[in-house]
Amino acid sequence: MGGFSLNDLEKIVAERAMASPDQSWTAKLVAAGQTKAAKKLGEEATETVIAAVAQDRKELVGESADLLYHLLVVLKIADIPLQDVLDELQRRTGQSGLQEKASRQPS
Ligand SMILES: N=c1c2ncn([C@@H]3O[C@H](COP(=O)(O)OP(=O)(O)OP(=O)(O)O)[C@@H](O)[C@H]3O)c2ncn1[C@@H]1O[C@H](COP(=O)(O)O)[C@@H](O)[C@H]1O
Repeated sequence: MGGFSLNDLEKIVAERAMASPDQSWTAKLVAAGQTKAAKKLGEEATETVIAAVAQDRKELVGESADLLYHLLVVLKIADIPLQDVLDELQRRTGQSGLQEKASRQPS
């Protein structure tokens, strides 16, 4: 089961976005628009949190997959390539999260 990446899933999402909403959940979400897609993303995030707190490994894997898929749909609707997110993560690799937090203005 190796070799499958988020880049591969991003391509599938882009292809399925053009399918008929009757035949594709991706196309259905894209047709419904960002408010609906983002709401779905929020639901999946909540379900992922619940699985993590419950220490349910199987649920956490499943909900994490739902979460990442729905994030890719939201990025697609926003016309943001996954690469932009990966570039931002790469940019952050030089600095620890704690350093970054300390460098921010106190709120
Ligand atoms: N990875 C996913 C994926 N993960 C979750 N889902 C769908 O997301 C939907 C919402 O998930 P929920 O767990 O909330 O299900 P639900 O409770 O029935 O949702 P509601 O109807 O109540 O809103 C379900 O229909 C899931 O099938 C996904 N749908 C598609 N993909 C990928 O996208 C590809 C194309 O799918 P289609 O666009 O449907 O052709 C698939 O082959 C997969 O690779």
